[in-house]
Amino acid sequence: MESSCRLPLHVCHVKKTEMVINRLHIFLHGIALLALFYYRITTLSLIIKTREIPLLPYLIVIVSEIVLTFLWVMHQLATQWRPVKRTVYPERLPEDDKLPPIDVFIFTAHPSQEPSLEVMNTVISAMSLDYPPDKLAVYLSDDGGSYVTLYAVREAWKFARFWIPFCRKYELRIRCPESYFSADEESADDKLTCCSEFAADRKIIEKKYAEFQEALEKNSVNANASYSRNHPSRIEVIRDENTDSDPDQKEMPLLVYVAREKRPDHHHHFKAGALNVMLRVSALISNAPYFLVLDCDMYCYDPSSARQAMCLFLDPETSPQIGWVQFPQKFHNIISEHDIYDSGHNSDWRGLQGVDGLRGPMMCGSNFFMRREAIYGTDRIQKDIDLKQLKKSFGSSNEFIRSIYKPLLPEDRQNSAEALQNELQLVSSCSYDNDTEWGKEVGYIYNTVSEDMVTSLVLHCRGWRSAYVDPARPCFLGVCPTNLNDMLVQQTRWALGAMQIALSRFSPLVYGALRMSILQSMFYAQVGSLYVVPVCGLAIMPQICLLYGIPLYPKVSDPFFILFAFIFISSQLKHVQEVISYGDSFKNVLIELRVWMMRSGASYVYAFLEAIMEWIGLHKTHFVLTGKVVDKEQAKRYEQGIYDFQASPQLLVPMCSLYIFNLATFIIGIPMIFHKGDELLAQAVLPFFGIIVNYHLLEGMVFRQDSGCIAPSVTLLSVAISAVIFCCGSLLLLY
Ligand SMILES: O=c1ccn([C@@H]2O[C@H](COP(=O)(O)OP(=O)(O)O[C@H]3O[C@H](CO)[C@@H](O)[C@H](O)[C@H]3O)[C@@H](O)[C@H]2O)c(=O)[nH]1
Ligand SMILES: [Mn+2]
Repeated sequence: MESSCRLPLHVCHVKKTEMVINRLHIFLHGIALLALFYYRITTLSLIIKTREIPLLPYLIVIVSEIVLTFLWVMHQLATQWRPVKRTVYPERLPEDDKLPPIDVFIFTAHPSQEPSLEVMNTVISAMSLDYPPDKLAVYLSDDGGSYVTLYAVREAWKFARFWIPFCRKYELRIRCPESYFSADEESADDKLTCCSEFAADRKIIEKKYAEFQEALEKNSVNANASYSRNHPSRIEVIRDENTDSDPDQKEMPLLVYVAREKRPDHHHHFKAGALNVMLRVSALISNAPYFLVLDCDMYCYDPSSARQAMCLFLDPETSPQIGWVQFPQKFHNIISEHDIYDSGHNSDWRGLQGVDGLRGPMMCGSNFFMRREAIYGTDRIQKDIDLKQLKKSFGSSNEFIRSIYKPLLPEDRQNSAEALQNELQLVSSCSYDNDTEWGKEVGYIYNTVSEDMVTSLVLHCRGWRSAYVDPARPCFLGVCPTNLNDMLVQQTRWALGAMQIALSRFSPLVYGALRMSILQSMFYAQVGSLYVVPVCGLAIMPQICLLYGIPLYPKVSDPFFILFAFIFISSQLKHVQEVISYGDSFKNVLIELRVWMMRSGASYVYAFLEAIMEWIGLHKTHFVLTGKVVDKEQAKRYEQGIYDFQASPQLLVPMCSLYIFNLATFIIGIPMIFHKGDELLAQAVLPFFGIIVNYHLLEGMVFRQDSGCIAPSVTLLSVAISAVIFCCGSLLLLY
């Protein structure tokens, strides 16, 4: 025992081979980029003197290359400099009675867009975590203020009273009921299948689950109508009145339903607003020093996540600095052989492994355990601060301020139920934040749709570290978009969030670089929507110049041609190396590239425009929920690995226009390529590469007849727009 106490709770290994490869690549590719800019500057001055070719297209290409290089530097240095992998040893944790309490916050926003059964599965899976039940409290935040959801939570509680003991008795490895009953027996029950008592118990629980499912289904008929944006707050600790004296109740974690007050004339700050209310409500009820944040569509798969996170929080070496522990988001609805929308976001998770070697990953909205002290910023409060000042920061609730300073003990609960309810109403009211520091310095930061990113940035700046734990058996499994429309909508929101932050006072390279390590701030500066600049520059200008026979790149016989070829090939090969060493197949290289181009040609364009319009005060952004209800036809197409173009024309038109434009310029330009091959080869490679990578768009427009193809009206409109692009682009050749 003595010696096991001294063993570390976690180990962080630096991935040495990858680190060497990455740094070598950064060095060589970096030198090549410097040479490229040397070439550009010298040729630019020549062009200015001789005016041999028009200046403007050349400048546009240079600006595009500058932006691409900027994004490359931000990405490579932040995510490739020091990749690490962590291993945790939960079996070395102290006994259960020494573990700290944990609150779990689950968020739902719409009863019909986020079906109750799925949400309740997340709730039940969280209640079934392998953690002492008296130290676990689960809160469901319902931004829809819906009685359908409230009823469902009550039913979930009743079902959980049977489910949790069943999980404990047989030590189930899957504790989300839906996932358990649909898993193949082997993985769900391990070696229990042959035990007759187990078989009988399983039958009973399966029947109860079917009844539970049926009750929710009946109840969900009016889901849409039950959604409300105008309601007082409602907070209810769920319990079974008849079983209050039941000793089994102690085996159940606390379950609380929270619907914050909502009024039409109030800005509710999306999920960040809901998170801050949850912090305050839970502080008055259970006030655990750590909490777990989960989206409603992200259930707990491996029940040991809380113990795994504690390996970092309780490790005497790392503990005082760790603000949060992030687990990856993995998805149960992905078919990994052909994840054609890159919904797994593996490139992002690879990036987190990298930044974990610096000061740690950002919070990714869901699946992270957080230290309450960090999000309150209590460590920054001066010792002699008075109550008035505290109220200025934390709002008017005395009870809440008291909760900051000491853990809640059972004897503190002398407050009558009525007094508690009044205080809960106060802290969950929509005006509580007014004239306080909530959303500015305290809690989750407002004014962006990416509350997770900006809050992480601020906490990293305050000196907190974070950790990324990615065990072989996923701890959480969720639902991700498996159709083009939802994927692009989600990407637009994320890109918009990053751009809003870049334009705010928390701009990573100003606010961040002054307060944290430069490499870490580079991670936050990867603003995806900036890709619109090189996309517009490099997918339009060189192509127009190709048609007019104007060279923008060195001749094949020029030694600088090799430099451009090297940069192109080296960045592609590096991508291949990253994908393969993460354990993905070669096919993913193509998919990631293709999806990145589609995002650039749709999501990033809109995110860029929306953020700029908001910045100059012409637009107010909304949080568009990611679709979670699956359309059968779309699902079938996804299963077959076929792209579904039943997406909003608004999203399809920009990318189709760019495709048609590139295809047309390449075909029309062929005689020119033959004629001036030496001068124009590099320029012909660009449209050719785009056409090949995005061949599925051509298929969708021309070769497919099924209902998932690109509508002829979209194609026609795109043809017209590509003609306009050509005309406008040609005008630029005048300068
Ligand atoms: O006003 C709101 C809006 C959203 N949500 C909840 O926030 C979660 C995330 O919304 P979802 O539509 O599922 O968006 P995703 O794109 O899947 O979410 C990713 O991106 C978000 C930031 O854009 C993060 O907050 C999420 O954690 C992250 O998983 C869901 O549980 C919603 O119910 C609210 O509670 N209130
Ligand atoms: Mn989601």
